Amino acid sequence: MIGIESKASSSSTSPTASWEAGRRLRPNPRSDTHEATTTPRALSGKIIQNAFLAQHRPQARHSTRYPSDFCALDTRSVHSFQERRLRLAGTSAKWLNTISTAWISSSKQAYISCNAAQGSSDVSSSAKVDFLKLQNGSDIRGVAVGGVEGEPVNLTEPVTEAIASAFAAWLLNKKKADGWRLTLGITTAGHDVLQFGLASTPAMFNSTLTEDEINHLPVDGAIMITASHLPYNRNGLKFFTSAGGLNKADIKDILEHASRIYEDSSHGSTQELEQASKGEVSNVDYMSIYASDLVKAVRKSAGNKGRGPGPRRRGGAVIGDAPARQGYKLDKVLKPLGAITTGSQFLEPDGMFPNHIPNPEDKTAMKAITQAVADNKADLGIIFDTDVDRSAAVDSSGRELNRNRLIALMSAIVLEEHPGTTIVTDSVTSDGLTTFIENKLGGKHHRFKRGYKNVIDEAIRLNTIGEESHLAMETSGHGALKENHWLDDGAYLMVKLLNKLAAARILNPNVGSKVLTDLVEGLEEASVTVEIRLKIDQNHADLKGGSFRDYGEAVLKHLENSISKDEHLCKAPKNYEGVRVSGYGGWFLLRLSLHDPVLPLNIEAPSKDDAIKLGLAVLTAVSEFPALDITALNKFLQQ
Ligand SMILES: O=P(O)(O)OC[C@H]1O[C@H](O)[C@H](O)[C@@H](O)[C@@H]1O
Repeated sequence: MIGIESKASSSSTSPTASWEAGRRLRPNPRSDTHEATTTPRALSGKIIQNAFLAQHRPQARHSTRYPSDFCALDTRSVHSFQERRLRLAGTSAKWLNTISTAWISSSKQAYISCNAAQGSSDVSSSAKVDFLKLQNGSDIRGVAVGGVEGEPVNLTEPVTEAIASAFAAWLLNKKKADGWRLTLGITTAGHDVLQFGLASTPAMFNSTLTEDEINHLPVDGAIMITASHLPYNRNGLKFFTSAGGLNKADIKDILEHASRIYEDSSHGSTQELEQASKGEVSNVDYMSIYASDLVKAVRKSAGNKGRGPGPRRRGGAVIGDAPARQGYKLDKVLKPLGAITTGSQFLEPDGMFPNHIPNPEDKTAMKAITQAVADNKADLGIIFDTDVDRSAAVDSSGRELNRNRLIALMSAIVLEEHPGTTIVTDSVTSDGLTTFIENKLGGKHHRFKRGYKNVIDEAIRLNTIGEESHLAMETSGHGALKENHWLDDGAYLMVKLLNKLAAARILNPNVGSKVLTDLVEGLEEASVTVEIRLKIDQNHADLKGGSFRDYGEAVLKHLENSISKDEHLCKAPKNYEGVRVSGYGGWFLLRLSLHDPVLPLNIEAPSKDDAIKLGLAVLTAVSEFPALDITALNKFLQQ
């Protein structure tokens, strides 16, 4: 059996989506049912899904009008806030129309897709908003639901409308500048906005590549509405064109433009919004297209023979217990592949995350899927974050395949296909991983910065300067392959694993997930692995009015100086962010968080004693900075 867990839960993801690593989508007759009965079953086994079942509803649903309205834009909330669905969905409709308006005023020169829902609502606002504060690297993130102390709502409906308009304007400008081909929409006066409903982040990107005339695909731009694994009160937006995700500079442009639009509309210049009702919005079941393509991709990899790679080790074809709701059509992908999915769990999306944090880095989340694999005697468990760009797996023996281990596994697969290639990773990867990639697999490990966009961009850059790279991965479970357009797609990684299993089963029908585990044989792992996050109090007098970034840099500089005087410690010769130091058989890295006023400290060591020695070296240096909250570090050292 092949057991898989998907961890679709909170926001905008679906287990279906998670399987949709299908790239280069083609026009699709949608003959899934037919395929299910007549085409080979590439995977025979058990697939365990793990989403976030709404076992119980938290008592205190926050009912601030704005937040709940906006929340409808996030598919995780569509399900978790059932009682407000109508009102919520209205936000999306208005918002979508805002985008449409931009197209209309520009002679419908582009199509856009998004994963919002639709309904009716009438919320407006003219409150002052600092749009640039909504930037989160190459995404937009904000607070969409009130009720959390110290976290006022800043991602309101009017703010989102302004951002949507700004994206539309940005896209049209880009089309002009790049001389993009005009879309079908110009000649057919077709729909302006395609609405996909529950969808995954990678699927939204794929909609810019899918060739499907009937469904007006590809779109010119796509917007994913999700806050990924962030707490329930957050929401966010990710933007795509066929060139990939927008970068930081693009997002800044859009937010600046959105700020102006917002200001104008607050002062009565609401022409755009008045025209909005003229925009057309249509629904497309894009996830079915995507699912079907993924099935084909796995089958192709399994040899496309007249039957699957081998008989199941047990049982017959069993459908998982995923509810048949949009985006959660587990059987659309897994059933045709012959997987047994009984035992999948938490398939009902719930933005309150009643079961565990939807993040494959989270210990409780990994424990949940591991338990499900054991309880169901599954061969493999697969788990995703809410928008399916992060993933991890668990083998039949309960061995977690996440973080460094997952990178090692993916590296093994990719290096088989591309011997000697460079694997780009984030900065918190282990020394053991470097040894594994370079000595065991014969590849090159390029440890770069934290942030999925950073590693992807770096891998692309390496290729342009003649250094071949095929994989960019973060310990967070984000990962992108060159063969998949460098799309940040946790689902695609899992498909690569499934393909590996499927291929192995052609040779030996009885083979299980040990095939995967064997691939990471020899990866050295530290006994102690810890991440401690040290907060900077931005209001502390010691910042002297400066930014937390400057303060953090000063802390790092001081640490660097103090390390150089310690004979037990040695600064990493090559390092791209923060201060990375080896010593006592392990290492530590102190760096500035990508987005927060935080200095994350990662320590890996062969023993607790060694980890404490490394931690003490950091403590000595950082305790001279009173705005830094070192409570968590002290707690670790005193354990
Ligand atoms: O720098 P940190 O606060 O640890 O956050 C780092 C993380 O930030 C975001 O979530 C990015 O999407 C991730 O790619 C990155 O790993």
